[in-house]
Amino acid sequence: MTPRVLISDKMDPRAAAIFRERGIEVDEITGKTPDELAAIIGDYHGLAIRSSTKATARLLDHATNLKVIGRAGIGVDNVDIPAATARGIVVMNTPFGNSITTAEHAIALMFALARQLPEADASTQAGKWEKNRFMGVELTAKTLGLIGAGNIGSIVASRALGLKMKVVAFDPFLSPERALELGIEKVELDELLKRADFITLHTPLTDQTRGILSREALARTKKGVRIINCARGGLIDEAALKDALDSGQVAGAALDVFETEPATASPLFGTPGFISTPHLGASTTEAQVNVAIQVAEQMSDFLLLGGVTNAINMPSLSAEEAPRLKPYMALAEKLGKLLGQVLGDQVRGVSIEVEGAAAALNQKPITGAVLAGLMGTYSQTVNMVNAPILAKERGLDVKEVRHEREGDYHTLVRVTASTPTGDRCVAGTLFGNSAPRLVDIFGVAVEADLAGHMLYIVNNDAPGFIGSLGTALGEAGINIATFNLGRRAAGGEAVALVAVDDPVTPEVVARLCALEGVREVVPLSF
Ligand SMILES: NC(=O)c1ccc[n+]([C@@H]2O[C@H](COP(=O)([O-])OP(=O)(O)OC[C@H]3O[C@@H](n4cnc5c(N)ncnc54)[C@H](O)[C@@H]3O)[C@@H](O)[C@H]2O)c1
Ligand SMILES: O=C(O)CC[C@@H](O)C(=O)O
Repeated sequence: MTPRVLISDKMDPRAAAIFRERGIEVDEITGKTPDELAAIIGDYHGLAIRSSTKATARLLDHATNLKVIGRAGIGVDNVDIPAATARGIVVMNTPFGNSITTAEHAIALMFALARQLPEADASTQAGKWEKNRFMGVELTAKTLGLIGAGNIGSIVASRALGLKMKVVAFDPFLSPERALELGIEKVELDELLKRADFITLHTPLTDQTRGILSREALARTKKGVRIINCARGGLIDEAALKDALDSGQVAGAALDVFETEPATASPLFGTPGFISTPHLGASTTEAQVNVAIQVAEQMSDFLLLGGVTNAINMPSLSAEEAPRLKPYMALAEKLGKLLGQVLGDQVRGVSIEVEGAAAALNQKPITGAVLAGLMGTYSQTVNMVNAPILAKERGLDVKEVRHEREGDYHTLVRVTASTPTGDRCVAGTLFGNSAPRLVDIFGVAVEADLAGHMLYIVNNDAPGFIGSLGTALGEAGINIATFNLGRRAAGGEAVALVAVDDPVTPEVVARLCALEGVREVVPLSF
């Protein structure tokens, strides 16, 4: 059967041309409401999008034939990845096609802020010739504070260094070696806020980065700072930014992205010193050609040949190895995700050991899956394919060890993370050669399925704890699906892995942390 692809956002015509050349039927239907899209999505095997289409769980419920979603761009926050994965839909992005363009937009906005270009243009074209009103600042010798020094952030850094700026960066996952290579200084957030004349944001929107420029953070900035956001809305508290512009704490701010998009109204509009663009970071001919060609080639390869490139939720694999390796990769990714969520930026290196039956397999995809799971907790551009390169770039020390002998389990994958406070190890096996199970978490034996929403809880082993935990979750309206317990020794440190039906909010986590004997609570999602 001929595959059919729907292009539902405005995309360079080369994408449609490639699909047609490769024998795929393609429709370009843009500007549809979610209901209109839901009514037609069932006819398609592929969906090619930019940022306007929201691939929600509701839309995907109607996508009965959909096999692949291709994002012509980087951020996949408009795609419900767990929902796509649950429905067996591969989600691909084009991680590098628009990075230079977006970095250039950030630099353009920095110049626009420094010289008040939009206001000066409007005033001049209104016939005012207000030469004395617009006094700018030079960029040379100023300090640029980068929040996020990944793909785009590092390009911004190189351009800023060319402008003779000093660049400091806050990025917990930036290695000292990479910082040295980029010619920038790695600092803590507070230090950056104190020193930067300009701040530019280049992180994904995650639980850790949401509101990273909060009211409190803005209050700690150098007076007269200028701020640029070409990453994601939600990184800055927009109401606090408005107040900081009004008070003069912030001299200028340029936003390409907003908490709610399209941003057709905002208290920031009209504020002196405020500049905005309508999510144009990736909008150049070059970038749009790059991402359109790349997404169409990747989707065609997948639909016609089964080739997988730049998938967010699936490893790259040859047809022969796939069936045997897939359950191991699912296990490995879960172990990596578990370590990433519990240890965050503490992980300096990982050792991946395969034992028993697992030792007979190609270890690379297993390693890729561990790294993708680990780094996927803080980067949207990481996938099975690029994870080993990114790990190297970030100075993450990766070791692979193979033990042919069998231990307690006929097959085992063990991942040990090295952190400044010591090694932390998790291990898992496959039940029935297909179902991943966690069997060891930080030295405590458990037997748990890592799936959906979970809580990792460390507490003092004492009577009554399970009851108070169950009551606290019940009061928060959270249903417990499964409960796994383990402990080092009676009366010592105990670990609970609790699967719950709904995500656990930070407020509920705070309530659990306050329970007697609780040492740590980390919400997990798989
Ligand atoms: N405006 C646009 O049109 C446009 C275009 C392209 C990309 N983007 C967005 O730009 C952002 C960056 O893209 P990228 O390709 O550079 O991604 P990337 O994954 O290469 O880099 C993100 C960086 O953020 C860092 N980071 C993660 N958590 C952090 C934290 N808590 N504090 C500080 N740093 C943290 C990561 O270590 C990484 O270095 C993404 O959100 C992407 O969606 C926007
Ligand atoms: O497609 C766009 O215009 C925006 C893309 C950008 O937000 C991205 O994350 O790649």
